[in-house]
Amino acid sequence: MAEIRIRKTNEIISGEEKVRDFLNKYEVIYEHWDTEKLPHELRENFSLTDEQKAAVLEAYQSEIQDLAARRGYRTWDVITLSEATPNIEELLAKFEQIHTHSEDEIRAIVSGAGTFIIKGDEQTGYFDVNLVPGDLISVPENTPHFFTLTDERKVVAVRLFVEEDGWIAHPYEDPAFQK
Ligand SMILES: CSCCC(=O)/C(O)=C/O
Ligand SMILES: [Fe+2]
Ligand code: NI
Repeated sequence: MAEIRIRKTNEIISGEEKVRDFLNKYEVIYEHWDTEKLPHELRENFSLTDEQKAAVLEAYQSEIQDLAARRGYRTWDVITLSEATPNIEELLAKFEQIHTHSEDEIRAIVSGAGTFIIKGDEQTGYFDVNLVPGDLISVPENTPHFFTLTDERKVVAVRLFVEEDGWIAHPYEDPAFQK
């Protein structure tokens, strides 16, 4: 289950309802996918072939279609990040910079773990959303955020986009950001 850490205060928010209520204040949706729907050979597999990525999307086809109908997503993909990813450092360097997207996007973790760090309001500042398999959040349009891996350095995620062009990031310089 997802857990939140508010960076300024180190406050931890856990429990499905509390996490959902907190995130909803920032127009971030928090939902849950059934991890049992993923075929066994695709679980905790961090070097998926294109066919296996297609099978991940197939496993969650009804959830994806439901989100597309509710919220207008038009394209989706599967991303794997691990030591087996040839350009892992290059990708992480991009994901770990504060950026925005000019559309709302979905991230659903299917294997491994990852953290989205999202900018809340002035008072709350940045908060970490630690995600494990089955956790799904949205990243709202024009909301500063970045992504990093946990110490295990491996994740598989399904991403849903409104734009046909997929992942496009706009760098966001934030003098108020403190690590
Ligand atoms: C685990 S999803 C990969 C990172 C990404 O798509 C993103 O937008 C980071 O901010
Ligand atoms: Fe992003
Ligand atoms: Ni749940």
